[in-house]
Amino acid sequence: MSELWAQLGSILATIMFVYAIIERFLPPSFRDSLQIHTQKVMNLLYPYIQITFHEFSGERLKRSEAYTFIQTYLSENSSQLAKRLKAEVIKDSQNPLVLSIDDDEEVTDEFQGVKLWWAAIKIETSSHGFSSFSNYKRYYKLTFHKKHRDLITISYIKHVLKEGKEIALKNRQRKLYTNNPSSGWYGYKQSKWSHIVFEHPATFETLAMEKKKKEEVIKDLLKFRNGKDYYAKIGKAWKRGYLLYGPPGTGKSTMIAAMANFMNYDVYDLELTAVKDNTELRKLLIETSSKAIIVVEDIDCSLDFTSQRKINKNEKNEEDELLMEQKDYYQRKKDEEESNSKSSKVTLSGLLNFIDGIWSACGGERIIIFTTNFVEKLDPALIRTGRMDKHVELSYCCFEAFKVLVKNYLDIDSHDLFDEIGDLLEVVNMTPADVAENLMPKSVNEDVETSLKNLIKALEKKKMEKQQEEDKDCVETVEDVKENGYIV
Ligand SMILES: Nc1ncnc2c1ncn2[C@@H]1O[C@H](COP(=O)(O)OP(=O)(O)OP(=O)(O)O)[C@@H](O)[C@H]1O
Ligand SMILES: [Mg+2]
Repeated sequence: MSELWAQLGSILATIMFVYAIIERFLPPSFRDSLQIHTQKVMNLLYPYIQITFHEFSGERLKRSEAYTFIQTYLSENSSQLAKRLKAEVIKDSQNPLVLSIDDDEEVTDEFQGVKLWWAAIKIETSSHGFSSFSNYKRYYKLTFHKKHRDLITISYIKHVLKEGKEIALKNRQRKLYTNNPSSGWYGYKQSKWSHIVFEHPATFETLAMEKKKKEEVIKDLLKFRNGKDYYAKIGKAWKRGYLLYGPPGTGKSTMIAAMANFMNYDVYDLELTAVKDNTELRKLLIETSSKAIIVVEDIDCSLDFTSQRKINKNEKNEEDELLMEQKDYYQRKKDEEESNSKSSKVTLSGLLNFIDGIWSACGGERIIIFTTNFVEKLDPALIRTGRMDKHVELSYCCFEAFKVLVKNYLDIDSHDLFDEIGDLLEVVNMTPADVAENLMPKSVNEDVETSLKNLIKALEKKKMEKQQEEDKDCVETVEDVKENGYIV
């Protein structure tokens, strides 16, 4: 053994000696060609290629997306094989504790039968003289045999980035955004949207509506989600508009939550009354991410906002006239300016541009939903196909919807009282919200039958009220005929 070490020592000494001679006495041109040849020999002896992916890249030292996606991919696929793992608590993630391979650890991966090696590398770079902290650079190093060069560079890396992105999207915590008034858009902590974690539990299973209608919406959403190439082929921006309409309490907002959960999208709840003008509206749109649902609730109220404001102003005018006269000119001017700055000047055309103008194509994979209680009040331009592609009516509770609610609230599929309830629902208009409220047990001791009887009682009461209303109308008609000889 000692002989072997002695031999190794003398070989190393010889190499260093020859290297020193070359450095000192050989001309630079000869040295360069020697280096090239040495590299060639090295390449023959070491048939592997290495690719590095640095954590920070770009001009503004932005964390590289590729690095993040590789980290996610390796955490999911190869972290079981690693002996040393790094634990990180990540904000805005469904699984906040994320395990990834530790620095200077190596794991293997396989792709189409080809073996590759990933190493997480951390190197110390220069430290600041005035600080005791060191700077570190991190990167992932991918090593593979050179005969698989095309497979790895063309297919494997694409596969890793795509899968990493998908896993990151799946694990992320979805958010519910709302727009800030423009006074908060600038300066420190500037942001156009505020957000909280989106945690609405509604799903299509718990949504009470006719089965056929529900399936239609689900199919439509699925087609949209998988339609990236199709939209590109037909030259249309990858977005879809939904109009949900129906009386209050029929599940419009619930359906939006179910859609967001189904699609795994963020929700941007756009409060139009807080948007000053069309330019602001466009700025807000640009700041939304893809994979998002943009919602404008009660669109009829939002669009009428400006005229509504004017009506209120006119009503108030007479009362305030006396007071106003007492105010001096400058004070009045100031008040006027203030009220103007508060009012929204978003116009119908601005909103239409928001939905399908050229700016609306930025980002992609977005759903825009309008809700209203009065579909007939909306401007036809707003809801024409292409803008609002799919109109969904959410209506009063039918028997099918009742069966979903009763399963949600009482966990039963059938009961002797179902027939009676079905008959009543055919003649009485009750919203799913009211049906749900009646089904909800009012105390811990209340059993299924009591809850169902409560609902029957409420339905019968409504039926009676409806009957009385009809009778009253009938009496009025008879009186009109008696009085005028015709129906008014
Ligand atoms: N179709 C439904 N399926 C399941 N639950 C429903 C449904 N409709 C209403 N609900 C229940 O009633 C409540 C109110 O419903 P929701 O807020 O979705 O009504 P809406 O149609 O948006 O009403 P509005 O027009 O007043 O905004 C919900 O929290 C939900 O519990
Ligand atoms: Mg609602």
